[in-house]
Amino acid sequence: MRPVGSKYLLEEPLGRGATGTVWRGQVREEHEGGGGAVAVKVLKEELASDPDVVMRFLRERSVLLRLRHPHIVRVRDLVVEGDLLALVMDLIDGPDLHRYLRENGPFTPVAASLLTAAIADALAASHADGVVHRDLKPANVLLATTTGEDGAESMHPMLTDFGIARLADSPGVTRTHEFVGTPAYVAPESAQGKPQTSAVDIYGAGILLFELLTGSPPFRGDSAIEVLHAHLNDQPRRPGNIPEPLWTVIERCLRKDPAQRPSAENLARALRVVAAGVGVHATPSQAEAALGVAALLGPDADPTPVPGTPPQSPDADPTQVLPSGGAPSYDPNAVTSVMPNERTRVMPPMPPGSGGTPQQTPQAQGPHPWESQLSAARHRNEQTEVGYLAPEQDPLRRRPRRQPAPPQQPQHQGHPQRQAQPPQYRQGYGYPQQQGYAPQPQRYERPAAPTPPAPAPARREPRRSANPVKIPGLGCLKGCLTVILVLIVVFVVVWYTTPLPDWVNSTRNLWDATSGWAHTVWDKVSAITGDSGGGKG
Ligand SMILES: Nc1ncnc2c1ncn2[C@@H]1O[C@H](COP(=O)(O)OP(=O)(O)OP(=O)(O)O)[C@@H](O)[C@H]1O
Repeated sequence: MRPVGSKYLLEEPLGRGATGTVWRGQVREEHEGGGGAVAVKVLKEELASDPDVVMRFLRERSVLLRLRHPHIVRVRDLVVEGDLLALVMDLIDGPDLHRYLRENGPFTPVAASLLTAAIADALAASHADGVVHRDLKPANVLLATTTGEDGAESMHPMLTDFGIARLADSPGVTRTHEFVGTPAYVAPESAQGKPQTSAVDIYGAGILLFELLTGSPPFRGDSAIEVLHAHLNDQPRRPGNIPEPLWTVIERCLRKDPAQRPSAENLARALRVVAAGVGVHATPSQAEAALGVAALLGPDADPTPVPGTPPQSPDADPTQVLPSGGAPSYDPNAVTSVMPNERTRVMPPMPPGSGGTPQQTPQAQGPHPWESQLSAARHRNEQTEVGYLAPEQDPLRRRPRRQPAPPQQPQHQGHPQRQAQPPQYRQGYGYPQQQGYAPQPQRYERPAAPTPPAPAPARREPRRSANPVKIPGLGCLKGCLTVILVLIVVFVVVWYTTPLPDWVNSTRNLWDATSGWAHTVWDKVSAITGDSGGGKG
């Protein structure tokens, strides 16, 4: 067994995530609670060796330790020892929701509503304490299995990994190593690198609820970029098995504009009203209350800001945020014209009516990791010059560094109607369930520095053609004339600088003599042939 700090011993690894490995451990005998079981999350070396993360770790120690709620996994201790950072938590005996969903299939609407309501309770408590989770997803919900006095088993959802996203979101880590986040659950404002509030957790709860009901999250794609584009631009489609009141809740949580999402407290309340109204035992008044659930889901008037990101001014009209420096030709209807500055303009515009108007000035600490990825993807689409984006600059060509995904379980395909129901949520519900599959979350390694792609090399001026009208054979004629001119010059030079004229004169004499001789011969031949010809005739 490996010691961690002076107080704990690590027994065996329980699982590995993007930020570290979780071990089953125990408290050393000589300490209070000795022999007791704990879970120890040992953060990755990259995180532990980042001074910024260590600072946050220490600074947030008190926040994480004081976070107590029946649906939050309690952090007992934080260990900082040399290069090792570890969180000591209560050990939860049970699977995480991601695994449970994969193995058992989707939940009934009532069970999904009650489970999400418990998570919303945990979020409401943490938001009230100023802590935003920022990485809400089924893998971060553990299902504690307890056996009651009557011997009946019940499951209790416990939210874990509070503050981890915040620890890992250190500028040093996110700019030089890898971005911590899960594309399928990321809120549009996080994808765009905009300031975040507790509304990101509400968005995550909406995605989680959708996944509990259908088996897979609403926005999917072949790559992280595609998923992010879907978060930004697509509206979720209502599957047939989701009752109307529950869809109203999901739709409110998944609003693109964070200012339109409800608070965690109201979400929990609304989900309980829905659970009571859509079950088979619902009274008419409960069913009616469920149908009017929208009234409970007004926008959160006081969202909790995420430290390090400027909060959105409640008075600010989101559509009135102008580019830094002002834009005289501002058009309130043109979504792209209200992008706060050059940096956010690389993001794809949201469709009109999506409510996804950009609102705040972006973080002053440089491009957000997702933004770099999206911008790189856009550049890749636009490029016409080969070699515009070096492979080492292309985040999508890096291999994910996450541990290999566990083998996919084929049982969903074999049991499309199977539904998962934690024991205490067993309530009948008549809606057919669609088969589903929870995709593995992805994490992508980022390039060493989020430098924008190198600018395209300047285009070369095309050479001017000597034959712009393209007359056929003109090039050949030019060549011939040049050769003739050269020959004339050579001839003139040779004529005047060599004894060639004398030789020609002598040659002419020779020619005269030769031609005179030839004439004589010809005359004689003519005379002979003429005579004989006359004789025959
Ligand atoms: N307190 C705990 N008690 C028991 N098991 C735990 C506890 N915390 C985490 N685990 C288990 O350890 C495994 C790894 O957890 P971890 O939180 O690192 O994974 P992850 O959520 O996929 O990754 P990350 O949160 O870093 O994105 C999971 O399978 C989870 O079920």
